[in-house]
Amino acid sequence: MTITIGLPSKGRMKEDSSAVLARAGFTVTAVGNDRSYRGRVEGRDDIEIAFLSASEISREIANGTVDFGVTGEDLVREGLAEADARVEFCARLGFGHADVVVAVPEIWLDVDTMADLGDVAADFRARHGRRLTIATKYWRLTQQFFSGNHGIQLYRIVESLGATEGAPASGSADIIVDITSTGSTLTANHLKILSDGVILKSEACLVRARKAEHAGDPVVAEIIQAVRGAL
Ligand SMILES: Nc1ncnc2c1ncn2[C@@H]1O[C@H](COP(=O)(O)OP(=O)(O)OP(=O)(O)O)[C@@H](O)[C@H]1O
Ligand SMILES: O=P(O)(O)OC[C@H]1O[C@H](OP(=O)(O)OP(=O)(O)O)[C@H](O)[C@@H]1O
Repeated sequence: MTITIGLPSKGRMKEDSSAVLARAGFTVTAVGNDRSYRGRVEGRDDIEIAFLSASEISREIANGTVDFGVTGEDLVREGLAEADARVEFCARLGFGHADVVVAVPEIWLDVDTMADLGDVAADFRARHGRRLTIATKYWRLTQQFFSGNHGIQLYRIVESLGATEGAPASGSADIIVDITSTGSTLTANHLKILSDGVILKSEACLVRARKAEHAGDPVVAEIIQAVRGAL
């Protein structure tokens, strides 16, 4: 069986992903020209590379089109319900670090925890005539964290596809859920992370689609072992 690995074709994870595979002994080259979306591993006819964006990789792992992928844990958990049942996080790769966080305006002086935010949400309609709004592109993670982990039900998610941190200042939402790495975008937008508001500490991972035919496949085991050994 040929094993397909999805690797980022662009963006911040591209170079590090190929480098980690090279350290594991798999030298990746594009088939055809540099802009090709297929690649191969030198000396291996049993492994194929599919170059995709980081978010496409999490989708393709979910539907089983690729066997493995290198992508952010946040994208996998956001894209997939019951992620741990459907994929295996084989290795954390040590790059692409980003935290998915709940952040509120700095001037909300009395709001430091999710419990404080729950109180605000409960009073919001009485005070403002509408629900608390959250700007995010992380719908699933937000709902799990607010409703599942913290029992907060009174909010409305406002989809944000970019410049999420600007939403409170522009009035399009009250608070945000987004990723942060250095924290400078949050600071520049006068937002603070709640003390227990880190939803997920994400980084790039080697992720495997759980497929029955992987059991006992020596190439599957070899890839996992080699990548772990390269870290
Ligand atoms: N400062 C950061 N900003 C955005 N993403 C980051 C940051 N640091 C690490 N990441 C991680 O990088 C991944 C997204 O990578 P990238 O933005 O390159 O994807 P992409 O190629 O733009 O995907 P798409 O175009 O399909 O959205 C996510 O897993 C995210 O957690
Ligand atoms: O904590 P920081 O280091 O400030 O990083 C966080 C910011 O970086 C990302 O945006 P980016 O402009 O990189 O682009 P993207 O959202 O299009 O990937 C992300 O969406 C945050 O806005």
